[in-house]
Amino acid sequence: MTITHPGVPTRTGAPTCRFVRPGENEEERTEGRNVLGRVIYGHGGRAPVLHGGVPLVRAAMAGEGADRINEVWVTDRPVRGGRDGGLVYAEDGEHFLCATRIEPDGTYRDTVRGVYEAAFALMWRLGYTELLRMWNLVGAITGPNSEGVENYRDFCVGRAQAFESWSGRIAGMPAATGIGSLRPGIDLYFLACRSGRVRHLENPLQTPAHRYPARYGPKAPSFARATLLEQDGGTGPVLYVSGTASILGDDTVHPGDVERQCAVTLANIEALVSPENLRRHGAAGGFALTDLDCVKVYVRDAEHLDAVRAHCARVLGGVRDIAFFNVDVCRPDLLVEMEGICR
Ligand SMILES: C=C(O[C@@H]1C=C(C(=O)O)C=C[C@H]1O)C(=O)O
Repeated sequence: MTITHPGVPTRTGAPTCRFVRPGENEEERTEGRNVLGRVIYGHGGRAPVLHGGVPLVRAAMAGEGADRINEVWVTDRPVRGGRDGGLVYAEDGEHFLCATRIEPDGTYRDTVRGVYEAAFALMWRLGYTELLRMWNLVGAITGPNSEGVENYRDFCVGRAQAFESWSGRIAGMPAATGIGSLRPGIDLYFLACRSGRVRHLENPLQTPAHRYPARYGPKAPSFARATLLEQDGGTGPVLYVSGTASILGDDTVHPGDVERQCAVTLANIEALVSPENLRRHGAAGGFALTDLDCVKVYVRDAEHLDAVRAHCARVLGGVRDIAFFNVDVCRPDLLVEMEGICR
């Protein structure tokens, strides 16, 4: 549990988000804060645009029985938006949100590498040198590309090459999500910030993803299990938790058993956000599962949606913003994946 000091303004507070559902009022839900960008987890699968001067991502994530949300990213500082080629972005002087879409074209790796490198160049040029959190929503994630290689593995190659070529400048890989979406193509969006406030965390129960053995693909996935962002103004840090699944070490555990996969996933997150793990990484504070907010839960099979909703309600209880999607996970034997933000 972090200690917060009520009444202290959080003017350089970390970007956080609110899930605005159809029929809800965005102004009310975001308490009139400035919008850094919006991500519609809906029926889209179209290139992001600047809408009201800030990025609007339109991802195809909402199938039947799933939620449809507008994930609205907010900040307390004035926001300025822009476009650079296929990238749309917004910045507030401390934080940067950027989005793009990669259309399917046989294979992904070269395009992914090029798009990641263009995005890194833009953030670098604008002075945002540390990655905070990335989302990759990948159509047919476990399906084959035109060469018969799994799309996720193909994507991981391009992403790893981009990180390799920027390794002298970008210090560490951030928290991320790589998850299925319902239309071909990849929707990519990410947050970055000025330097000096970020720490990337691993999970003692899991092999770091960037060290997964080659049987999971020619290039290991480039992400950390979580990213911690220190805030100014007396408030505690914010922890962005990566997409987390039923993996111990590097093995999928409990294939075919959605309840057990939920339990392992939540236990993984609990260990990751715990005070012991933060201490292991040289950081003070720490969190419990009940500190999670902005939780997104990805369920591979529609028939498991009710069971997963019930499991999360039991364990996470009072979380205000939680949404469930029926999409593929990055390994065919993973039935469920969860992510969130602790603050
Ligand atoms: C579930 C896992 O990986 C998923 C894939 C990720 C990626 O490739 O960016 C990040 C987190 C998860 O969404 C895992 O390897 O534990």
